[in-house]
Amino acid sequence: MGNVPTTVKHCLSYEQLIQDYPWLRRWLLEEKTTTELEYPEFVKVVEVGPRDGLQNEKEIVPTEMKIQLIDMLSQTGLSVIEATSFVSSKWVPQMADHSDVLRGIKRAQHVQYPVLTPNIQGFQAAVEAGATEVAVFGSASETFSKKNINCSIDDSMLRFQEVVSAAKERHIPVRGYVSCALGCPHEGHMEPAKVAEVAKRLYDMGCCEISLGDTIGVGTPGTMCQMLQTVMKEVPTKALAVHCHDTYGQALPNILTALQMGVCVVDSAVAGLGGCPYAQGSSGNVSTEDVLYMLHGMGIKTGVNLSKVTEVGDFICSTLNRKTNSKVAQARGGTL
Ligand SMILES: CC(C)(COP(=O)([O-])OP(=O)([O-])OC[C@H]1O[C@@H](n2cnc3c(N)ncnc32)[C@H](O)[C@@H]1OP(=O)([O-])[O-])[C@@H](O)C(=O)NCCC(=O)NCCSC(=O)C[C@@](C)(O)CC(=O)[O-]
Repeated sequence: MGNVPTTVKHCLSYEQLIQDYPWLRRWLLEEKTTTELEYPEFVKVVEVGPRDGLQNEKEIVPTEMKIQLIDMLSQTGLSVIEATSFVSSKWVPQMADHSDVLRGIKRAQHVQYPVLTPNIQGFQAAVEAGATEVAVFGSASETFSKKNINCSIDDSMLRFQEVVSAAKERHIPVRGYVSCALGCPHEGHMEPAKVAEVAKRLYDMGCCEISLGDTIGVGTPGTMCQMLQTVMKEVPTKALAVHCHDTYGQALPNILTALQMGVCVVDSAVAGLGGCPYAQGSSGNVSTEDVLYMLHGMGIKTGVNLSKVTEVGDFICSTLNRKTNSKVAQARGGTL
């Protein structure tokens, strides 16, 4: 009951108070929305730097560097590191060494290393290389689906169903991505209902986690809230993750909005690397360093060591000869 004087609290019951003083009811409700917001105690951070971060790099990053990046990330406390993708090397040449990367890394016991598998061919190759967790990636936008994976949304669902069924037989968990959840580079505005429909199809077919991607980073807390409200009617909140790109500088506020709505899985990339090769204008993922700084500052646990992640960011930025996109790393004097 906030600032209501103690004497008043003692004299009147809550029900009596709000009955006698309608203005107080309004005030109490408003106060709750501004000062008693609930956040998760623990947030799982899904590191997508080695895959989403590197896939758009023009110069081929040597396989050993990718392995070193993942091995360093494995020592930071992260529990999920998306390692690579089993896609066509004609489409994404940077990921052509997927099998070597997956075979080359030193797996830490507590870490999962999911890989992207767009179809059964990719799934089989991934399993052969030792994958124990995979992800399929669909889109809320018909045009983006065709440009990204060369098929319609309906056809993509058939392909994903094949992957999910094969994965189920091997007890391999499958994550499902929904790209363009807050906007499409080709179709513009995305109806939340369409995002919810694709998310539900992935969840119903057996994907254990649905990651909602703001592929081109155009969302705001307003559109994030609307989209999540609609998706949450179809998919349980505990199965949702948010995947924000920072093109318009909205990634952190968008993540904060998702946390307020109960989402407790957040995707990010060390040093804010990244961008989708089939989403022109998309900038990097939100940086893991900035997400950790915000979460830890709010008292939310992640199990991840921010200083160690910043060191990994320094490593990959000097390897790629580039400036970090992480504000936190910049403030701490990381690679410039
Ligand atoms: C999906 C395909 C493969 C379809 O590609 P396609 O050309 O339609 O496939 P196809 O079945 O007609 O086969 C054509 C050729 O591809 C080969 N092929 C077929 N499948 C595979 C495979 N799995 N791995 C390797 N090779 C494959 C197949 O063997 C054949 O080889 P050829 O006979 O010509 O030598 C293609 O469109 C592709 O690779 N797309 C990749 C798209 C991609 O990686 N995009 C980036 C990731 S998504 C993303 O970044 C968004 C996300 C997830 O981060 C969330 C967000 O931010 O929104």
